[in-house]
Amino acid sequence: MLTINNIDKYYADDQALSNVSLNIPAGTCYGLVGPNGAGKSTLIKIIASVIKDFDGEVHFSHNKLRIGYVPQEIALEETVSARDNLNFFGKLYGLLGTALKRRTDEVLSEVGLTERGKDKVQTFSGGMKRRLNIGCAIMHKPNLIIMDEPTVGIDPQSRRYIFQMIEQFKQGGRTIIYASHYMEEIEQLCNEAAFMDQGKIVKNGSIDRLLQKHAVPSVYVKGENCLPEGIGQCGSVMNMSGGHLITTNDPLEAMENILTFCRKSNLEPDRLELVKPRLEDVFFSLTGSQLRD
Ligand SMILES: Nc1ncnc2c1ncn2[C@@H]1O[C@H](COP(=O)(O)OP(=O)(O)OP(=O)(O)O)[C@@H](O)[C@H]1O
Repeated sequence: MLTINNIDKYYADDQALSNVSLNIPAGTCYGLVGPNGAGKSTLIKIIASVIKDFDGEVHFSHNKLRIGYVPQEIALEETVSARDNLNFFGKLYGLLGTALKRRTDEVLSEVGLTERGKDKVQTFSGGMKRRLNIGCAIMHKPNLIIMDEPTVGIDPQSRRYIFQMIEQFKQGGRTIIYASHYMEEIEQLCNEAAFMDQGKIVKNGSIDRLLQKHAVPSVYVKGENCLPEGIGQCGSVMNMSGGHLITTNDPLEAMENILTFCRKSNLEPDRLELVKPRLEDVFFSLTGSQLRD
């Protein structure tokens, strides 16, 4: 669907992107993840042709490409209704008359705002505005939907609603590029991702593979005296929430050691569980950094 080759982007003398190359296959939900200032929005604006002055190339392989761009900043006219906002974007994409009305009704329903269609946007909650912001970007039924932090500052219900919308987009075979600094969102929604940090792609690939290759699982045990003395041989041990986290390449061995020890000592742990690695762990193991603000 999309190939990006060797992109460099400067704002005056400051380099925002450095030698960024990516391949985004059709039908994937592709995450761009990284801390504030990593360069996600800049890359997204380049893909959406909002930024045109950059070095490198962006090549689309789809012959009937329709891009829907959901900007990070809400791009709505607050003094008019939701319906008027959708109509405006629909007309920009060439919709008129009954086709425009039909599509506006469909999109109002898709974003869960049918009942509020005639109300002014300035009366909407943050989550409703975010949903309408997405609605404006899908009036022309795009096959590539680019979303820049679409869940910033919203309530859990709207966030869940947006996730359901994205699942629908995926089922419809659309390609999605989803930028966020919330790694758990990327992990939940996307099948591939690129980690960005300080204008560079640190690592990219399938999420399952990134997790398998770069994150180490852990075992968490909580309970008085439940930690065998020799457990340090299995991996590194850290105090956590009143218990211990053992980060190890062989979590089953660590669990077995703890269980055997507890049985022999007639102890019962309050908690003993396998902690699956998270995308956040992969990012930290690759960048060796905490999230920068
Ligand atoms: N219009 C601009 N003028 C000057 N510098 C900019 C501009 N837009 C972004 N930058 C800088 O470029 C770098 C990358 O910013 P960008 O917004 O692309 O990152 P991001 O990963 O999307 O971060 P955020 O999550 O905060 O939006 C940052 O150092 C930022 O300050």
